[in-house]
Amino acid sequence: MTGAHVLEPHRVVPVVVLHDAGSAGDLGAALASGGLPVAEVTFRTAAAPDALRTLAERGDLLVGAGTVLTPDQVDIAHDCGARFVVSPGLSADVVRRCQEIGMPVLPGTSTATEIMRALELGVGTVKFFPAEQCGGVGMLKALSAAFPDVRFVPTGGIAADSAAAYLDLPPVLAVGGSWMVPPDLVRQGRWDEVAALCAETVARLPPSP
Ligand SMILES: O=C(O)C(=O)C[C@H](O)[C@H](O)COP(=O)(O)O
Repeated sequence: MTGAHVLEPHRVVPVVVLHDAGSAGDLGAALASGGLPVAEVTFRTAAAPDALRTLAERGDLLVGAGTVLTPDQVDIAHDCGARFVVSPGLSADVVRRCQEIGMPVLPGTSTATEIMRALELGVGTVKFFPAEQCGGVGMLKALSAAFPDVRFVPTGGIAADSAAAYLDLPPVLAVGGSWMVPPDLVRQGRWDEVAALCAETVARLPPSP
């Protein structure tokens, strides 16, 4: 289960909460100019589908849907141009719908049991969520020792100065987080500062394995 994954070239996934789809274009430009041309648009706001569509239509970003809780949301995300789906937990219905339509899916897991369930469903790359609150790097090392073929995308509570410790672990495909797209900056349209946080994140990445 270690084939190429759509997130392969992207070691950091900005997790975005947008309340105004009209600002999606500016946000996309900030991410791209800051060197992180990828976004997980969380389905926590009514603006998410339109924001996702706007970002996907730019063509220079890899855009996915986050906080996907139902198969219907998988279909909406697909229609809006999402290239991957992320869930906070493991829903067999969400996973199966993604598999039916060929959508890469990252179900959230934080226990060995959930990882085993993901494997039973044929998923070999999972989100580790909420990473910091669930024991961070130490917990992930312990879990991944039992699942040498599983790859992880730790997300939740990670910051610019803690991302590298995860990325240094071979089973970590990428890390996700909102630290470079803080809600206040996004709401206030402070795109230069978002771009600067992205660039700072890129500058602090450890060398690629
Ligand atoms: O619900 C989902 O599917 C999510 O993607 C949740 C996000 O991963 C976290 O909310 C991001 O965590 P922070 O970096 O701590 O803000």
